[in-house]
Amino acid sequence: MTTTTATRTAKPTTDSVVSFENVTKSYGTVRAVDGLSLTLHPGETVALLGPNGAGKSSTLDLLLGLRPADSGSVRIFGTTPREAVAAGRVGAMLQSGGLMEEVTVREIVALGCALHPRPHPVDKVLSRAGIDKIADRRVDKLSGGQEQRVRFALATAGHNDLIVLDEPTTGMDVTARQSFWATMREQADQGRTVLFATHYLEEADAIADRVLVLSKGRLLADGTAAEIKAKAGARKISFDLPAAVGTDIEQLRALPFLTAFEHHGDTVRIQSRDADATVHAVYGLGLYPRNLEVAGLGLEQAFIALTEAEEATQ
Ligand SMILES: Nc1ncnc2c1ncn2[C@@H]1O[C@H](COP(=O)(O)OP(=O)(O)OP(=O)(O)O)[C@@H](O)[C@H]1O
Repeated sequence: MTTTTATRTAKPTTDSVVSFENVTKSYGTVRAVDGLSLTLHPGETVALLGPNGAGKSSTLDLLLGLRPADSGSVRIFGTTPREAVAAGRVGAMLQSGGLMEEVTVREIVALGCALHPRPHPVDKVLSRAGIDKIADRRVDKLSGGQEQRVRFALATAGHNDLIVLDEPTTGMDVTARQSFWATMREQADQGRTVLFATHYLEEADAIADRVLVLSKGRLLADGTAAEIKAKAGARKISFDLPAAVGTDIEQLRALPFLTAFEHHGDTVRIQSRDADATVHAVYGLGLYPRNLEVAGLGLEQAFIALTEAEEATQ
């Protein structure tokens, strides 16, 4: 992961790769996707974030035509998802879905290539996924991370214009993750759109040009990682307060604009919706904090702040 947030910007373009218009999907009384509208553009790498049950997998299932929407419209390259998949324009790597057993890695990858309308050479697909050395091993003898690499190979068996990945790096070791994301970056640089759902916020921060935050099937935030961090509003403040006693701590807990408070030994770490006012109030208590630092939230903290604020409004 060599790309940094500071160097990335959203890639504006008018073409639409994926378009969701007011899409809903319920399972019985559970509304998994709730009036979702969004557009993805060529060459974008987009992270889909959200707490458990937010509707990420359901959104990807709708996108791939694996489930029908109850209402609204889902289009890929202006056609239905099924048409786009049948035309070989979409590669997918899903969480579930067992791999065929009793076949070798090479055989299953060769089948994936044979079924693709615009396949890559099998050897290239194997080596790009880092499974060329285990090509003769049976699929049911693979470790979890090796299975993920096989799924990755199947998702990239041919020339796709859109690659959809549901928690793709779960179970992969550090080296596998790095080569996986380097390959995805190459795909995006060649104009392909990459959409991935993940719980690894550091991956979203490092990889994605655009971050979508889902909560309860609705789009809570949509922007670059930097914009999402800014949207969360809060900033983190830390300082040391040597020899702080119980009353000082209780006063600190009651500071204005706090959204989080932690106290370990002499060190106090807080989050505030108005850092200037909070710091001013610390001095107003007659306390003298040392090593005072004020910084923006990381993507993970911003994500927690946004989704918790949404929960609190229910
Ligand atoms: N087949 C199903 N039948 C009934 N309810 C379902 C089904 N699939 C998903 N749900 C429910 O829909 C909601 C959204 O689920 P979904 O799997 O899309 O969320 P997610 O964001 O992918 O979650 P996770 O991060 O845990 O994978 C959840 O409340 C889930 O329990």
